[in-house]
Amino acid sequence: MRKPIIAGNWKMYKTVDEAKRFAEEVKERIPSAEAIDSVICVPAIALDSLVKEAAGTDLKIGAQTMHWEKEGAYTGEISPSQLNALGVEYVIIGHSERRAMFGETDETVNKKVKAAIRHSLHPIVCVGESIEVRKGGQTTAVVRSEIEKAFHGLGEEEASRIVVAYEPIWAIGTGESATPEDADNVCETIRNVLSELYSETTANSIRIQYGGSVNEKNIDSILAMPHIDGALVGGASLDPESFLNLLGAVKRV
Ligand SMILES: O=C(CO)COP(=O)(O)O
Repeated sequence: MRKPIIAGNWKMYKTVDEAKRFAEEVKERIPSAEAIDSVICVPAIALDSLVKEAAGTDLKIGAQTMHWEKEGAYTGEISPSQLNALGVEYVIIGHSERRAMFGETDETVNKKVKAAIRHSLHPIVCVGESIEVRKGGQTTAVVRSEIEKAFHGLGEEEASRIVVAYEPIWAIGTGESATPEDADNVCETIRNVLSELYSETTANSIRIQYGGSVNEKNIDSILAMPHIDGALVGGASLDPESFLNLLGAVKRV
């Protein structure tokens, strides 16, 4: 079956020293990587220190975005080979904050997903609808289109290495999580689209996370849903005890 994956997305929080303190505090208490993938996606400035801090433990480190080119004149950007050189294993691609504020499009998401796969990074690809889209009954159409475009040109084996994060935009940072049933319905739709694009076997091998106001209180009911294989967590991943409790949910459900 699919191994659960819980990833923290720290966004633009924590200095390098604060990030190191967090890793020191949690690293020996991370559940075995045989049972769950435990990831924190940290600000770029902290990647190097945290990869070193987490070396030899079950804590994995991810970036929050990257460029698709290996190198070049792209001021301010970070490349997949630079992430490789640091020992970073995961990278979030297409987060709604980057789509809304930093010009990320379905096309750049697809280029980045392909680059991540080429460089043996695990992409966590974010999709999800706005409140207007949801109210207009267009959630399925929008999520389907985002998935089709993100996976465009990828083969079965490549596709199976991608983690999808379903993050309804209206649930991010609002304290208003989707109900487990609503979240599961959209995750099932995503799996059906993947099944159409590839095969049922491949669709069943791809892990789908839910993200949007996940916390210690609601994670058990979210993880209990059949099409949800983990969570992408913002605010509740910043505190060491809270993060460890979120990882612990995998054993409880
Ligand atoms: O955007 C998110 C994770 O990528 C979700 O953020 P919150 O958990 O703070 O709602």
